[in-house]
Amino acid sequence: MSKVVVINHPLIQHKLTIMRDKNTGSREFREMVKEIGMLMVYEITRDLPLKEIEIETPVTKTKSKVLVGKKLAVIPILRAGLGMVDGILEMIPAAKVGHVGLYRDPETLQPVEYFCKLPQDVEERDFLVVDPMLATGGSAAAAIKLLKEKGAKSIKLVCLVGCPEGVKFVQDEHPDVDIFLAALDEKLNDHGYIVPGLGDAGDRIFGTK
Ligand SMILES: O=P(O)(O)OC[C@H]1O[C@H](OP(=O)(O)OP(=O)(O)O)[C@H](O)[C@@H]1O
Ligand SMILES: O=c1cc[nH]c(=O)[nH]1
Ligand SMILES: [Mg+2]
Repeated sequence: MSKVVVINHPLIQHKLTIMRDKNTGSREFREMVKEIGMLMVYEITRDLPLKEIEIETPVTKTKSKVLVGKKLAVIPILRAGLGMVDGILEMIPAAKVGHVGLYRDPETLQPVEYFCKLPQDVEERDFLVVDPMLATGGSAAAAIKLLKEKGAKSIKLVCLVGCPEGVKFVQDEHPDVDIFLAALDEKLNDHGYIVPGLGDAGDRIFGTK
């Protein structure tokens, strides 16, 4: 079974509170999504491999570590996932970015696919699927399924706010995919929204409501 990691660093909790507040406007909401994405990268990339190289400091020759240069790709689930990309790329500038377009049908809550564009060398890359919200888990599970169908072997899911229902659904569908969250909330309501949550992340990022 995959692991579920809640990265509840004080800076992340503070920024998440700003996001949850219904009086926070789109500009600040967007900044918080980006900054939390950036902070979460520290934990998510904890297992990146390193190698030792020889360098010369102003004082002496020494051995020091650098990243091995693993191929990474960030896959935002459109639209809301886009808000997390810039922060993650500031930490991992060499990562490629693919896009999966999914919206959740408001009646059935089922994900509907409308776009998919991935880097070419799918089989060689480690993927971070990113989306602020993990509600029923339908969208995340569908995006992961799509990646696997295209040949992806190594996938992590990174969301800001999740709930037990969404975590369970993704774990059942994809037991090989680790899930990273900034918060694990209480439950889903009858409309499929996370409680207490932060409302519709896409609408709040892009100011569409
Ligand atoms: O876990 P689920 O029940 O599938 O719900 C989560 C999905 O719902 C939201 O997207 P939405 O459909 O609102 O599209 P948007 O990002 O374009 O607003 C959110 O960004 C997730 O992708
Ligand atoms: O609470 C929720 C659930 C799905 N999508 C959102 O943006 N928010
Ligand atoms: Mg939305």
